[in-house]
Amino acid sequence: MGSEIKNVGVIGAGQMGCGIAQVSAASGYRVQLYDLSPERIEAALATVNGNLARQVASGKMTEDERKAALALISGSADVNDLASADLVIEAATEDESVKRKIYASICPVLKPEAILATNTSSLSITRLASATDRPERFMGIHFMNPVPVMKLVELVRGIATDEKTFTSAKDFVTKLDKTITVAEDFPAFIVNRILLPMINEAIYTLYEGVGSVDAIDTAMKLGANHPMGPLQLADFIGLDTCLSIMQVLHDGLADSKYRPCPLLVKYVEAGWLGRKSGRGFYDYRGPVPVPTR
Ligand SMILES: CC(=O)CC(=O)SCCNC(=O)CCNC(=O)[C@H](O)C(C)(C)COP(=O)(O)OP(=O)(O)OC[C@H]1O[C@@H](n2cnc3c(N)ncnc32)[C@H](O)[C@@H]1OP(=O)(O)O
Ligand SMILES: NC(=O)C1=CN([C@@H]2O[C@H](COP(=O)(O)OP(=O)(O)OC[C@H]3O[C@@H](n4cnc5c(N)ncnc54)[C@H](OP(=O)(O)O)[C@@H]3O)[C@@H](O)[C@H]2O)C=CC1
Repeated sequence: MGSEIKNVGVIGAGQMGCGIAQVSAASGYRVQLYDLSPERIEAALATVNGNLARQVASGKMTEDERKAALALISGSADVNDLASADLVIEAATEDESVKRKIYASICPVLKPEAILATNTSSLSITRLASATDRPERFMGIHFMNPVPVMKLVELVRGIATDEKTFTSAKDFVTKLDKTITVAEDFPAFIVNRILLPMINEAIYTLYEGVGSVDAIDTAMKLGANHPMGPLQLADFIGLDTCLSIMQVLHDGLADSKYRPCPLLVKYVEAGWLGRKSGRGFYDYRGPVPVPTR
């Protein structure tokens, strides 16, 4: 038997935090969305509102359900507002030092029995757990992007995660109407171990001049039936996140086949992070995305 979850805290009001807050509230959980910046929280709540309105328009939700879901989400830039959470899902930037600082600031505030989960794409759950006061109640709950649409959630135990925590996380994810897959605590787990080297290879294909952005994305959309081309998908995930995942694979598995493409490094150094910064392999600042190479 897992512990009962009613109140969910979400840390980081970026694209993933927004989606996790949305699907949790739509399934009846009370959600506290925490971020450092009140502006970021305001923008996130507007995004959730827009997404729910789209679901009403497409007949997937009634207007009353939309209102009920919205009423369950509050935003806060005060860490003390996480005190009533039964489950906290950290979805902040993919950077171990950022996540460690967050755990140091929230652990003293959380209920002793609260479960702390991370949405990390790649980092060691066991190592992150060791930066908390509750390794037995810590694990990976890895949602896919866009959260409201993607059916899969990877569950990852650290070495110390106890069964009650795992069962509670499994029950919670099942109530969100998502499908679970269990991955062991290896760099980037299952989905990203396979997906990110493919995206990195697409960037090498561009870097070496095998094809243009348009040629590569068209090839994989029409030639392999992928819903998005790999460069479009990289921009969608965020190039900073893609680079962090490749670095974790490269460092963690010590194999040169995971070397991040220098062009990916360059784009991140330029601040061209994809859709979220307005420019990546495509430029999103005009009416339609325009390839940047
Ligand atoms: C990095 C990691 O750690 C792990 C990861 O997440 S890796 C990334 C995994 N994700 C993918 O691979 C996504 C690949 N892309 C796709 O599956 C599709 O392109 C897509 C689902 C994103 C969009 O599909 P599409 O058919 O082109 O778009 P569209 O018809 O506009 O949208 C389909 C539905 O998704 C919804 N949707 C699309 N983008 C959305 C978003 N960003 N947020 C919320 N909902 C979204 C739309 O509202 C629409 O819903 P309705 O049917 O209710 O109208
Ligand atoms: N993008 C994707 O496709 C997926 C990402 N993930 C993982 O989810 C997590 C979030 O990714 P994503 O949503 O894309 O990233 P975003 O960059 O969209 O959002 C990250 C959010 O975290 C905030 N943040 C940074 N530091 C702190 C802090 N100390 N306290 C509170 N909030 C903070 C950022 O604020 P600010 O911008 O002000 O720094 C930003 O709002 C990462 O671990 C990522 O690997 C998992 C699955 C898919």
